[in-house]
Amino acid sequence: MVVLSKQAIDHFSLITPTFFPGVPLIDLSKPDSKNLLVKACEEFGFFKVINHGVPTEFITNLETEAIKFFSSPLSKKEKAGPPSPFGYGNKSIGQNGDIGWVEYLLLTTNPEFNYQRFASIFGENPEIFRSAVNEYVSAVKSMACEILGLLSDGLKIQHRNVFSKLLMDEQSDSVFRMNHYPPCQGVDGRDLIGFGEHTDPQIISVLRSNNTSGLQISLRDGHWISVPPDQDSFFINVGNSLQVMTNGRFKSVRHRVVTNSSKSRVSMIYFGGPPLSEKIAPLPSLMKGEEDSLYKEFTWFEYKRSAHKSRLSDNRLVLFEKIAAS
Ligand SMILES: C=C1C[C@]23C[C@@]1(O)CC[C@H]2[C@@]12CC[C@H](O)[C@@](C)(C(=O)O1)[C@H]2[C@@H]3C(=O)O
Ligand SMILES: O=C(O)CCC(=O)C(=O)O
Ligand SMILES: [Fe+2]
Repeated sequence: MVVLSKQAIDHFSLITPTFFPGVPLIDLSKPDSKNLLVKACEEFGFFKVINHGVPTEFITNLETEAIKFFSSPLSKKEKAGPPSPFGYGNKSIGQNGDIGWVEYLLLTTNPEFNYQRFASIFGENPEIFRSAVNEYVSAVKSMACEILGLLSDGLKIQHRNVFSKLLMDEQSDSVFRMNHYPPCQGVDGRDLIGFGEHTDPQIISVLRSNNTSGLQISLRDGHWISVPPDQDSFFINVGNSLQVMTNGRFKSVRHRVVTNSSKSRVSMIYFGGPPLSEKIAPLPSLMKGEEDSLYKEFTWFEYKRSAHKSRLSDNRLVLFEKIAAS
């Protein structure tokens, strides 16, 4: 286990901004949702949705299992680690020296793989944990696909499944993560970094927490704002791949998590990604007139390989940007 030194604490602590009331809230059952979704992806790369169709029971079941898992002895949790890339991790994030005040479980959305890898650690009855993960992931994936369908409608793309088919593909390389941020006092009135600033590499991320603050996003002008927790909503992030497919019209949002002084935060995030062999490039139908492609084409495998060599806060897209001709 990594212990944070005084030096690391100084480096990873910051003043928490006040709550931002302006996070776009989109009601998926309303007819104008497709246009509001496009606007939110352009302006923030971040929004929250209600009337999402995910049964409350699936959320509660999985949150209960996650809390049980994180409350179990460290020796037991460590049997599911280290994350390589899947498994239990504690304070260390990725392979390149990033640390945060967080423990987590990183899983593929391939149910068979998880079952074999974690059968021994999910208590006497791994089936309960497994079915809670599968039910939740499958409902959240359907919601993500509905949002992607509405986005393609809003963008007036002829094939409304152009984004969602990537998540629906049997080979889709999607990931599911459960994070636990133990309560932490912070230092000198400043909060500690739970999960350092970054953008998500995939197409779309679907996040919720146990009604606990900590999530912050960076606005276009570079200001960080705190996102008020909301039990009734799911929070959605635009990922790097959706930014590329829309030729930069949608922006992937920089975000981070700071620790909460009094309450344990548990979050659950589905990262919807394409198959490894999928070529990611701006969609020709979204290029207006003489508009140039801002990005070189790459496969998701190539992007992931390069992302996994990067530090959390790196801008992973620069390597794939085209240099504008002068
Ligand atoms: C430092 C890292 C952790 C990460 C892989 C990376 O090298 C850079 C991207 C990180 C990230 C951020 C979003 C998701 O939490 C994640 C699972 C992902 O796909 O990219 C993590 C990776 C990780 O924790 O392994
Ligand atoms: O735990 C959270 O709320 C967000 C974590 C996150 O951004 C991530 O795991 O990529
Ligand atoms: Fe993230």
